[in-house]
Amino acid sequence: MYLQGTSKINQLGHLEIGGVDTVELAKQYGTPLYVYDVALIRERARSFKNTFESLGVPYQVAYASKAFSSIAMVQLANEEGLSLDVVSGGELYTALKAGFPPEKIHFHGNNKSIDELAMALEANIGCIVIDNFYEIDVLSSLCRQMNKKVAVLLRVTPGVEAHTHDYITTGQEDSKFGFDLHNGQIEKAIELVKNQSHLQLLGIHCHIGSQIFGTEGFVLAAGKIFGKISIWKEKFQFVPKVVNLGGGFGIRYTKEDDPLPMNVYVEKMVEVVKGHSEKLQIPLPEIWIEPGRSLVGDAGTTLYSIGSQKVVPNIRKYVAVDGGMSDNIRPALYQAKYEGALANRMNDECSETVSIAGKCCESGDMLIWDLSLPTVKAGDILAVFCTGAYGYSMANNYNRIARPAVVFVENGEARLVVKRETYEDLVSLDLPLKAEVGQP
Ligand SMILES: Cc1ncc(COP(=O)(O)O)c(C=O)c1O
Ligand SMILES: N[C@@H](CCCC[NH3+])C(=O)O
Repeated sequence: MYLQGTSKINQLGHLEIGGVDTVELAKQYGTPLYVYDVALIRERARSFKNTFESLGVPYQVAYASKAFSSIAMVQLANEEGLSLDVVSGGELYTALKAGFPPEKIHFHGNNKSIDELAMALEANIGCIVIDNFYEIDVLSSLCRQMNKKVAVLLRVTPGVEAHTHDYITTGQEDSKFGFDLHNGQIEKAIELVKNQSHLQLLGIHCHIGSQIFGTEGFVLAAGKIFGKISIWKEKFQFVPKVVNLGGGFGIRYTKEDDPLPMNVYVEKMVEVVKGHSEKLQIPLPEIWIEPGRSLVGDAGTTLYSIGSQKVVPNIRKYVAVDGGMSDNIRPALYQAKYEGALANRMNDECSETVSIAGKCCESGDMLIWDLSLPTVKAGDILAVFCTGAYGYSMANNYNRIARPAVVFVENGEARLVVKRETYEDLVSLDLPLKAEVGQP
């Protein structure tokens, strides 16, 4: 077992995170419970920023809030001096509600609605990452109606296949995202945007995928973008002031994963962007990145209570927990792998191999196959590591299971930052079939 950040085993043999005993957290807040190691999030944020600072280049590190969006999380990103990437009215609303500086918000998405774009313009956010021709139309007419100007990036699909799960690659040509870089689409988009006085074309964005371990994909993508700049300069007098190379930096979920330290990605990107800019004799653009998973992924741990068990003789033992695909859909969706341990018996010898099942009505609701644990009994607390990204944010109410609470821990203190959903919350939007007497 590999403990990250401030996680350690305390004198009671319990898992401790941020100086707080997780067994006590489970007692106090109930399970399932998402626990975030705040110091580790800060460390990750600083590591990205310090690398850019030490290289002395203009940059922005935007936290991709789709990985985990909540008011406290957005405030933490702000405390650490990050910018923010949002992809929906809901994420934008959360950011504004959290008091995040609008000028540091970047709005993404392949089908932003008119209302969402109007909300972004109303809030005077920093920039909109335009994804397609329809959006150019909608945004420019909204800007005219609202008498607003806005900075924009154009998202391109550079035709780079990142080596990751098919559903989480985004940079390949056959993708729903962005303007194709090679078939003339991006040139048409540049021309259209340049002709709109309400849109200020800042630069180019690309994002090649997620959970990527090497730097090659980023180098290739940057190369393809810079390969077009002399044409754009000559045809449209357009030289990007910003090149956003997206997020996607891989993290360690299990011992099979061997991620690069985050500074390596940044150093490579800076080297490549500098090299291309010098060759083209253009001013060095600002380099923007937008990590999600690599900021919050390994800082999150989910605590579950163990309940029932089922032995299938000569095949396996299923051990069920009080959550599952409702709080972590990644194993079911991407065959994602996780590690886990008994938080209340961290020093006990592993004596059996079990498979961790969720409680949803789906055979595919399995969190971990073949996990070595001490002999498990009902009431034990299972900690599943590295659930900080795309766990809570992809949680759902399948089977009308209430979403867990979220707790931040730091320096020996725990703070509830998202309340557990109640049954009442679950029915709060429902309306009866028939109006009750006296009601409309
Ligand atoms: C446009 C964009 N930016 C940033 C991210 C964040 O990716 P990750 O969480 O892998 O860093 C994503 C998700 O893949 C994305 O689609
Ligand atoms: N949600 C995905 C990654 C896609 C992120 C957004 N483009 C995951 O859990 O790995």
